[in-house]
Amino acid sequence: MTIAIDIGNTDVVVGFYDQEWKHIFRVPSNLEMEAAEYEKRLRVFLLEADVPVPTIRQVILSSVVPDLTPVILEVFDQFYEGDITVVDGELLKRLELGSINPYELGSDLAANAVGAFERFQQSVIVVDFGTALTFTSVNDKGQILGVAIAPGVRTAMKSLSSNTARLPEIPLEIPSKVLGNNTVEALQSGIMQGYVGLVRHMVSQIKAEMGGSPQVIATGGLSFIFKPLHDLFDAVDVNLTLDGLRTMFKRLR
Ligand SMILES: Nc1ncnc2c1ncn2[C@@H]1O[C@H](COP(=O)(O)OP(=O)(O)O)[C@@H](O)[C@H]1O
Ligand SMILES: CC(C)(COP(=O)(O)O)[C@@H](O)C(=O)NCCC(=O)O
Ligand SMILES: [K+]
Repeated sequence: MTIAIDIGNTDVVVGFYDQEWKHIFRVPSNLEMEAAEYEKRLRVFLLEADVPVPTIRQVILSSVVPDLTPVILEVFDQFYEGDITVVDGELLKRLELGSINPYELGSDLAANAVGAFERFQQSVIVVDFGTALTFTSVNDKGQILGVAIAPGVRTAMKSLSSNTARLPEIPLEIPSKVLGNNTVEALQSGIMQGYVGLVRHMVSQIKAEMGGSPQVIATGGLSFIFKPLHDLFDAVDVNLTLDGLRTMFKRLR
């Protein structure tokens, strides 16, 4: 069994792979939480999912939260005696992903690029709806052409609420009309319909800059909220980052 770990700014996602993703464990990225607490939650998850502590052959980890990396590494040291492959700048350099700076690029974005290229074998744009909303563009050789980073929709909503006296946090639902008749509707209009426009505009501009006919794939925990955008995507796959990590591991061997 292969384990792929994606430490994001909102959630730590752990995938257990054996021919397919058998189990996905999702837990909040919380810097206050200690390794013992993460381990406890993981053990409860394995117990509830009725998984015996798996026979692990390899573990690959991506983190965009440096302070959480040692905590999660400590957890998996309990389950696994071998070396854990951490996707760092050196490793990204070896993958030769184009003219991006491997020491600066988020390893989750690199995994998205690798996963998407492996899947389509042609140029592709990955739209990742996480804490950040990211667009990663890959050419027909699998090299990253460029990245765009915007606030994720939940991040934008929370930030607006915490920077104002009278704007609450709202459910992330897309209203059918843009003319809101109360504060919640007004916010849902501006934020949710606004993001639909943001994504359409970015994908169209990126396509124009790239040329050719790239595939477009969406991922990230919040991708399923944006149903009205799904005509824009050739695929929606929340496991894309985990897939990319697995592919990276195979390529590095
Ligand atoms: N089962 C689920 N699958 C996918 N996303 C989920 C699921 N449950 C919750 N989410 C949402 O996904 C968001 C986190 O998205 P994610 O892409 O993991 O962000 P990040 O990579 O920045 O940590 C959270 O706001 C959470 O509400
Ligand atoms: C852009 C990100 C914040 C996305 O993180 P996420 O939304 O998955 O938590 C992360 O990939 C990151 O910190 N990147 C470093 C900057 C860069 O990629 O150029
Ligand atoms: K992510």
